[in-house]
Amino acid sequence: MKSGYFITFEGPDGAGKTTVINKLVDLLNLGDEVLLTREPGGSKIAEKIREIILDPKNEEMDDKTEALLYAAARAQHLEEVINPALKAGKLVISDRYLDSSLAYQGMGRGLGIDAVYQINQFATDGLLPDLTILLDLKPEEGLKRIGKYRSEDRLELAGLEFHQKVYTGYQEVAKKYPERVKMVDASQSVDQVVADCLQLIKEKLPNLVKGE
Ligand SMILES: Nc1ncnc2c1ncn2[C@@H]1O[C@H](COP(=O)(O)OP(=O)(O)OP(=O)(O)O)[C@@H](O)[C@H]1O
Ligand SMILES: Cc1cn([C@H]2C[C@H](O)[C@@H](COP(=O)(O)O)O2)c(=O)[nH]c1=O
Repeated sequence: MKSGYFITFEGPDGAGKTTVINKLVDLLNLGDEVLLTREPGGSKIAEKIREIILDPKNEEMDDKTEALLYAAARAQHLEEVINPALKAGKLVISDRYLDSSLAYQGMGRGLGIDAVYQINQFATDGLLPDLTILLDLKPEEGLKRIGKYRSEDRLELAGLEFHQKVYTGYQEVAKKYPERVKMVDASQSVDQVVADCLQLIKEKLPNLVKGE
C-alpha cells in the first residue's frame, strides 16, 4: 500500500529534466526522505534493459519490442525501487515514467496512446504519479541543447519528424490528464523553470517545502 508521494518529470530530449530535478532536490533538502531515480533504468536489471533499448547498433528493433522493453524495465524498477520507497513513505522523483512511453512509443512510433497505456497497466498495476511536471520545449530546441554535449542514443537519433510526433504526444497526454500533468515552459532560464516547478510542488504538497 502506497503512503509516500510520487512525482515524475517528463518532456522531450534535452528539455532540462535532469538539470531541474537536481536543483530541486538540493532546494527541497529532504535528505533520505527523497528518492531520486530515472527511466529507463533505476535498478540493475532495468539499466541493462536501458542499454539494449538505447544502443544505436540495435537498428532492427521492432517498435512493439521497444514498447515492451520499456514496460519491462518499468515493472522491474517499480518492484525493486519505486514501490518499496513509496511504501516507506518517501517522496519519489523519477526522471521519466509511463508518459514517456505514451508520447514516444504511443505517438512517436505510432503504436497508439491507448494501446501503449494498456501494456503499461499490466506492467505497473495501474500506478500513476501523483504529480507529473511536463517540461514543455520544442524538439528542435531540446535536440540543439543536447547536441552540444554528448553523443546520441538510438532514440535521440530517430530524427526530427519522430521527435515532433513525440511532442504532439506529450500535448495529448497533458490534455488527457489535466489534474495530474502540469506544464512548465522549459524555454525559460533554468532558475525560472526551477521556480515554476517548485511552485507546482508547493501547491500539491504545502507541508513538504521547508523554509526558503
Ligand atoms: N532552461 C535551460 N536553458 C538552457 N539550457 C538548459 C536549460 N535547462 C537545461 N539546459 C541544458 O540543456 C542540456 C540538456 O539538459 P538536461 O540533460 O537536463 O535535459 P534532459 O531533459 O534531462 O535530457 P534527456 O531527456 O535527453 O536526458 C544541458 O546541457 C543543460 O545544461
Ligand atoms: C522512459 C522512456 C524513455 N524513452 C526514451 C526517451 C529518451 O529518448 C530515452 C531515454 O533517455 P534519457 O536520456 O534518460 O532521457 O528513452 C522512451 O522512448 N520511452 C519510455 O518509456
